Amino acid sequence: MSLEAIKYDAQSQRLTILDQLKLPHESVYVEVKNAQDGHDVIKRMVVRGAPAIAIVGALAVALDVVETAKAEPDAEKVKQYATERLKYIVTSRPTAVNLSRAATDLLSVLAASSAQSGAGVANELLEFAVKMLADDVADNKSIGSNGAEWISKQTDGPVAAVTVCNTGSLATAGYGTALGIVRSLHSHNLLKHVYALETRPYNQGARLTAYELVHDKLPATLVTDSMAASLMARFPDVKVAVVGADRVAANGDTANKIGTYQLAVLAKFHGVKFIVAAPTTSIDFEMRSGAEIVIEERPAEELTSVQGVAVAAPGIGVWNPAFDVTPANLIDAIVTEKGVVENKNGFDLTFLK
Ligand SMILES: CSC[C@H]1O[C@H](OP(=O)(O)O)[C@H](O)[C@@H]1O
Repeated sequence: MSLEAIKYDAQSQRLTILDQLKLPHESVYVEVKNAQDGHDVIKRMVVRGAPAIAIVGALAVALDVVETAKAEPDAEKVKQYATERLKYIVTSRPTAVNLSRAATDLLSVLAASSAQSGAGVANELLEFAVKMLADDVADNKSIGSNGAEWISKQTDGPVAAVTVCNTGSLATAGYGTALGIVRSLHSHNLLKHVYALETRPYNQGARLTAYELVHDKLPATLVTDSMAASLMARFPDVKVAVVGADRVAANGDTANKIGTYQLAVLAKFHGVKFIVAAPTTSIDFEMRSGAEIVIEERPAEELTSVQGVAVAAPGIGVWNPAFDVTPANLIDAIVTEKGVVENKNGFDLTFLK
């Protein structure tokens, strides 16, 4: 049974999410009833991961509108309410494109709706949001197999891989993107070992990826972010670095968890293949390059303390960007559910539209 970050019960129309702030010590699900709840759990990173926050955001708004439509029969008034809630939910976190793309798609559902009642409009939104949840798992398994196949053609036999942040079942609806590739390598006996960077300051690697790897009984080792260079220097079996994405610009520049850029520089220096894994919903075809990507800055406390315990000198200044941008020239391949795009003097992502 794989880990489920998001649970939606169609019978009761109840959405619950695994509280990732409590992992790995406690496995607690919390209910998300409306857009306000959705905004809160995304902003506080109770749920996180580009695909996961898009799905939770979409479901939260849809359920909010379903509830509102119980007291509002007028379709146009419900459409206006839904539009306002969608504009609100996208303000929760700015860097990942998935949530804003989902909101745009739901606005298109509203514009195309010919429903004559508020409930009819609401149900169309809910149907779209529920399909996102189901589609994501299938997309991730395609990413996993596409990535494992590409890696197997680049290397001679099983490899060791390094990854950063969490890109598994806890960042998606299930299976994962970059961690999906790791799972696929393992299922095809192509994984010697996986090294997970702890990913300071939120520790997605230590708290979440390690939790998934232990749960799945994969051969894995946790290392600090500062060990990445020595890891590549000391362990020649490390042939690939597989990372996720929050937003891939049209030229292939990729925003991902802070620390990804330096991993890419190290990979280039050490001749390690650097692979970005992402569903096509993470590609922003309207954004020409990574220079335009807004990088979220998180509260200083997330860096100066660990689970409430201060680890830094009081009064010290803090810079806490949640993401960085890896330039396309450091990326060997971008793996999606539709296929793998290799860097051939740059990326042509147009076939992924
Ligand atoms: C499946 S990719 C998830 C992506 O999101 C993570 O960021 P955060 O934990 O802050 O939501 C990280 O950048 C991952 O690569």
